[in-house]
Amino acid sequence: MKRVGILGGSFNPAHAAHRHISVEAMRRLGLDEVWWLVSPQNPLKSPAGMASLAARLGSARAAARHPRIKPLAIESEMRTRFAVDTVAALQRRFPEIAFIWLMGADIVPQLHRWHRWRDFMRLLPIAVLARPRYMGGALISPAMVWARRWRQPIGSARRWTAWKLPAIIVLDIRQTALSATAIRAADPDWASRYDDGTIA
Ligand SMILES: Nc1ncnc2c1ncn2[C@@H]1O[C@H](COP(=O)(O)OP(=O)(O)OP(=O)(O)O)[C@@H](O)[C@H]1O
Ligand SMILES: O=C(O)c1ccc[n+]([C@@H]2O[C@H](COP(=O)([O-])O)[C@@H](O)[C@H]2O)c1
Repeated sequence: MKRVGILGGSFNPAHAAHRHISVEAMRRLGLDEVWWLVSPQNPLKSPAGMASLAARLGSARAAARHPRIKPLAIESEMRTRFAVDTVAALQRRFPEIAFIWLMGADIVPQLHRWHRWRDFMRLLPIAVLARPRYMGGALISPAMVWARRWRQPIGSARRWTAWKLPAIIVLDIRQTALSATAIRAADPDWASRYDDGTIA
């Protein structure tokens, strides 16, 4: 079975840390590919300051630079808004693929605010990638506390397709402090370099 990691994100813009965590996840979890799902609009984020999907996808194509990292705008195509619906649709569409959701540690403290988050966690395993300043908060967050009895030991990372769900693993990778927020502050016009209006 093909093994695919899903990194969902705003990618406003994409940057080298996205590539770094994807490469680390591929190595540690034994993934064939990582799909970057460039989200049309994070339901918990304000649309203000969000560049067009075309610009964000363009930045993702430029930042991926890896034959097994695939930037996709598949949520816009499938018209799904919430991760639980996106994953269910992907699993229906690609029954031959085993999926695992990848997220930086900063996402974990908000996970319990996602639409039907417990159902989401019952659909596929989750791998949390370390991020500077966020590890402490992630470990005491409501979703992590709920899921702690299903936390998987690091030694079983490559066997994730056999885990019983829900399942979560924390990958203590080398941390990088890069963020899209910092890039937007330093280069407010970044989107003009990618915004050619195409997502095809
Ligand atoms: N430096 C990083 N270390 C670990 N994970 C990261 C890092 N940057 C982004 N991620 C993860 O990549 C995914 C997509 O992130 P996103 O596109 O929101 O980038 P971001 O840099 O966090 O953006 P922003 O600063 O606008 O919040 C999320 O799971 C996020 O946790
Ligand atoms: O499903 C939800 O309710 C939900 C709420 C907030 C964020 N998400 C997803 O989380 C991923 C990370 O988003 P972001 O904006 O923090 O990069 C992205 O795939 C979003 O669609 C999903």
